[in-house]
Amino acid sequence: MDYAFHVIAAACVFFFLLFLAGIITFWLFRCRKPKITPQTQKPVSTTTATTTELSSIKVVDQSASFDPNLEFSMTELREATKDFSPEFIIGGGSFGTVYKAQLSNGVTVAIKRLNPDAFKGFREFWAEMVTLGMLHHPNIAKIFGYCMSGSDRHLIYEFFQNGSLDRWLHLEPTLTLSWGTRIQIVKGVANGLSFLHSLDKPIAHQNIKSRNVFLDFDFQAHITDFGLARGIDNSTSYASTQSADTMGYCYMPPEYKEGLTSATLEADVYSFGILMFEITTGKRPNLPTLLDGKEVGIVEWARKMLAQDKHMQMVDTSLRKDGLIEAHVKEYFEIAKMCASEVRRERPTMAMVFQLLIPIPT
Ligand SMILES: Nc1ncnc2c1ncn2[C@@H]1O[C@H](COP(=O)(O)OP(=O)(O)OP(=O)(O)O)[C@@H](O)[C@H]1O
Repeated sequence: MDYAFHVIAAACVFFFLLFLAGIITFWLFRCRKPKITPQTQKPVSTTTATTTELSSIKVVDQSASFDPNLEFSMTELREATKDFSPEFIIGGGSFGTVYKAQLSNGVTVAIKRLNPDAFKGFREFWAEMVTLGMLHHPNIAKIFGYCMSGSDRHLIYEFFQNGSLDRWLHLEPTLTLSWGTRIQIVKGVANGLSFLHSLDKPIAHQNIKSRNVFLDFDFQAHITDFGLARGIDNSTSYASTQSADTMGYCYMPPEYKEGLTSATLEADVYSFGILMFEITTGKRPNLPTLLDGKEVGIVEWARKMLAQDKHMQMVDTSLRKDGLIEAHVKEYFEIAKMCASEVRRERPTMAMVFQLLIPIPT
């Protein structure tokens, strides 16, 4: 009897302790796991939010500024663009329409209005927010803030007077860039990428191409479009079909075409190598070139031309060649070739590339 009483008492104590441990574990777990909501993700300096009840639909207007000197609201954006009138449109991409507007304080901005129904747009939106809002570098496009109204989302960027690099290289034949300006742009992109890759938590841009490089009034390069940017310190990966879709197939390294799906810094280096060839040869990387009667891609063409010491013939035909120093041209293309190596591990780091580029004068 006495023995049975002890067994029952021990069992009661045991189950009580088990119950207590369960409750403690449950609370600890709840406290540690952050709620992922826009509010907790915003790396912002100022935010405002207003809520309007429209019959049964709740519309939340939310805006945030990463610049302490600027404040936004949907009302201000609507006023600045005459309610997003077409006359303010300066371009469009896969994620929405871009408007040029002047804010009430006189600052000119580019407003990217994301397609409301694009699921990918929302992911892009937060990727750009979280990444760009935190970064400050002269070669990384500045994002001033964002405005949201219900499913309407707008990113507010620094406006770049000279538009995108691909405009200067391919879209408007009357526009040309000198050799020196091209080198300055290459150095700027290398510097920006080197900065991203050297962060405590390195960031792989994943979408380096001439459309994603913008030029300011002074032709300094600014890297933009961080929609696919990824930290590489975790196991984040994405489907290769998605990267093929958005990264620009011709800038994509061979390992991605062979099925690799994780974000890597070496992939950015490869894309940068293609960009280097594109900038000084004026060739579109997505179009084949005729070499010895055969159509080849830009990398194969460049390798064969360099093997035959034909680096001067690689330079954009629209460029004046007088004053160009052959040794610099050769050095430049050799760096591009290293970056565009088929073998991932043979590519230099962006920090090394930037150092190698420094002696080439602009
Ligand atoms: N900050 C900016 N300053 C000046 N012009 C801009 C700016 N942002 C975008 N534009 C203009 O809007 C166009 C579209 O830009 P956006 O970034 O939306 O698309 P994209 O990068 O060209 O295409 P995708 O997003 O499909 O890769 C650009 O080509 C450029 O003409």
